[in-house]
Amino acid sequence: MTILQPVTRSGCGCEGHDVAKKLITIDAALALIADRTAVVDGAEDIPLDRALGRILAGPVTSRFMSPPFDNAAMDGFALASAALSGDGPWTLDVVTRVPAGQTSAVPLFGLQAARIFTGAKVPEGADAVVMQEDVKLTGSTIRIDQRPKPGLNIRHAGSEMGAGVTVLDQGRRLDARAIAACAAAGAGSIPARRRLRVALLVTGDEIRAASAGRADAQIWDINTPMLSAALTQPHLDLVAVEQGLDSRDGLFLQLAEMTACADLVITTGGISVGEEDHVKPALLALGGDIHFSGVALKPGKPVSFGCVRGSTWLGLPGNPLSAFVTWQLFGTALVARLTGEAGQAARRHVVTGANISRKAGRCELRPAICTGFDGHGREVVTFDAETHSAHVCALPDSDGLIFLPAGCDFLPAGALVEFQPFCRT
Ligand SMILES: Nc1nc2c(c(=O)[nH]1)N[C@H]1C(S)=C(S)[C@@H](COP(=O)(O)OP(=O)(O)OC[C@H]3O[C@@H](n4cnc5c(N)ncnc54)[C@H](O)[C@@H]3O)O[C@H]1N2
Ligand code: MOO
Repeated sequence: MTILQPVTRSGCGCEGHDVAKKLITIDAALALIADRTAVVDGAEDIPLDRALGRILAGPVTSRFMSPPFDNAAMDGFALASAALSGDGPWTLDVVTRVPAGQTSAVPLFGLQAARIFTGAKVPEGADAVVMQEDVKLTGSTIRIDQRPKPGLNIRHAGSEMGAGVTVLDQGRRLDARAIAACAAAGAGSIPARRRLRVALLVTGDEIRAASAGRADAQIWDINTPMLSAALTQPHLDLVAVEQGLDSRDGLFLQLAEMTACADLVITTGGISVGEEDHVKPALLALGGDIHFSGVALKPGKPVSFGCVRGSTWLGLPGNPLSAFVTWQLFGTALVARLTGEAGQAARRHVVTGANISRKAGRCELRPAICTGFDGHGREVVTFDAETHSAHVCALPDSDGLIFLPAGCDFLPAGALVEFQPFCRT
């Protein structure tokens, strides 16, 4: 077996590179997000049939044993194995019939058997179920040739879980698998964190919805549909989606309204260094604090994070791929932090399927497709020859982002790089 090359350290490599003064590293930005935020208060009990996608505010424990009683794993005949003396074959009287959901009216004694069906409660006195294919039925008697072992084809009470056992820990996002475990534990409802209220403000005088007309020098708005889709999740309450005007006073009013109704305000655009970039001045005028502005990555360098009037603020760049990449990297981590979701997507290592030549400088996050495995069992990815911060058409086929280290201008095919899979939404 070939062992993967050892990875001595994680991260984008910016730490060792001469990054521009104001820019911080990806991992430093993630650490600031973790440090400056806390889980929002509030929990509610949700019926299990409405719990999909919600985050557990407390553990789910089993109310009873599962299964709650000994039951048949096969259609066949229940009997007491100890009653079969000597060598077979043995003939037994079938004295009762037990379908699933019913309790046998009579216990079994001696050479008595019960017709039983999968899932039915094993009658008192029986300790084995012989499947019907191994039985010769004649009238109301059966003949069996092989001695069944005690416990044969019986699913014992509590064999999956005892009563009071923790089946899911707090912080778990409920998917179909987790909901299956809740149902097995007898949980009719679960404690869920309250939905995080999110407001989205997409800036840019030049953007127009694809449903509307577009004048010369205007472009289709990609960020609103893209991020609205990303934010349409059961544990989030998208309270406002607005287009912002490129004016400080207009943004001031919009941001003021949004901070009044949202735990998290996400903006796109208007955070770079130009005269038309009014988001940060508006935020500061509202008394906000900016914890970081500018991360040494490409695309997405101007991404910013702070707080304003009790709300958390995430400023994504206007370029759509930059907005998507920074949403994946920082937005999902921030939302997980605020909603108390545990177990975020971990980065793993993959190998590059082609040479990469690029300009060294910032750590680059490039959309990549997992294509399979090489001869050593390592996952291989392919990608476009370059990343363009305005181009999103490679996203639908991509599985995640590869991290190309900051100082590196050439990577040969087969190089080991970090990879972060995209979140489901
Ligand atoms: N002098 C400098 N200029 C720029 C720098 C810099 O460091 N110095 N950084 C560049 C980088 S990198 C980025 S990224 C952008 C980010 O700027 P903003 O976040 O302020 O975004 P905008 O200027 O508002 O827009 C950038 C770009 O994206 C288009 N856009 C905006 N919103 C949307 C949308 N909803 N749908 C589709 N496209 C959108 C917009 O038209 C611009 O082309 O700044 C660089 N400049
Ligand atoms: O950092 Mo920008 O997102 O490269 O275009």
